[in-house]
Amino acid sequence: MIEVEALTKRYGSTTAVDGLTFTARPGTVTGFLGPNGAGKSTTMRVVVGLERPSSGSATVDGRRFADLPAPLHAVGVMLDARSVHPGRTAYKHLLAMAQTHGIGRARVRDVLAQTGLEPAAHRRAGTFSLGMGQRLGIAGALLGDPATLILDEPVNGLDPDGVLWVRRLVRELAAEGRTVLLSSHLMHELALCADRVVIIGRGRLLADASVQEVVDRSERAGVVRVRTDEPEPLVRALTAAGADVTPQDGGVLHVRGATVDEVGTAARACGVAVLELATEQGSLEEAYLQLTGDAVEYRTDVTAGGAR
Ligand SMILES: Nc1ncnc2c1ncn2[C@@H]1O[C@H](COP(=O)(O)OP(=O)(O)OP(=O)(O)O)[C@@H](O)[C@H]1O
Repeated sequence: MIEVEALTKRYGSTTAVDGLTFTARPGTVTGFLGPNGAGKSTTMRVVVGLERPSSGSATVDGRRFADLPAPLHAVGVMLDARSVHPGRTAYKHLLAMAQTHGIGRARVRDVLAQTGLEPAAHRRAGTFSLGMGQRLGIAGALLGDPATLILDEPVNGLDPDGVLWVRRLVRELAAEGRTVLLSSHLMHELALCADRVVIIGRGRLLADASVQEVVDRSERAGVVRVRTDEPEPLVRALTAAGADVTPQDGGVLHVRGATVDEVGTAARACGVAVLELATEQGSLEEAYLQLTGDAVEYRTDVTAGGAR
């Protein structure tokens, strides 16, 4: 379990993390999200003892990282998959890590197999593709069979097969009762593999909730979309019934404050043909963009296609 409590980290005049509190629990994949510069890496670096907090605390299983008797067994970490000596083979890299923690060769072979790196075990890490480097980083995190895993952008650079593999792996690790904290900018992927999400912006907590709760906060969630050949009578009927109706192009209406059944029944009552009728689903990406709108460091205005 990871507990971050009123954590603040300053670098000179920059406040990278600002009074952040959240818990990543066992048996759960917690997605850690935020725009560039939000303070995710800094938080993770404090958790694993690479930075000291300016105030507040971060603990793993109730202890500061520095006080853990066997850190590699308590928490497996992949913060930067490129931090491997390029001249070392995958096997030698993992063996060196293992030997400093009294871990045997058999476990090195296990994690090479688990991460699909067996065929490349004796190749120098410097020759690895981005995806293979990610797998090696994950192998290192798994080496101590830890109860907690912290993975920074684990799917970065992986092909679709690799992305699927990470998704299954983190689900399995959580199903075994482990705590998994992972950051990613790939919202669709996080929506598929995380149970909860912690979203931060400018070092502060913006949301700490289940994926579904966050998705439900997106503006589109729960809106009824109806397309009809004659929108005007339906707009009048729904408005009179107290619904909030926003006409769109092509005879489409977005209706808030009425159910699909109520909209369908109202359409029949005013004799218009319903060509489409559904409740809109929100998405994690949409909810994330709405939550972090004020917290992005750099924004590119995309006008083509109307996207923001
Ligand atoms: N060693 C450092 N010295 C000074 N400022 C730092 C240092 N490390 C991070 N920062 C600043 O702290 C803020 C948070 O950075 P951090 O890398 O934690 O964000 P992040 O959420 O991980 O971003 P990204 O998604 O781009 O990786 C940024 O403004 C960054 O410039």
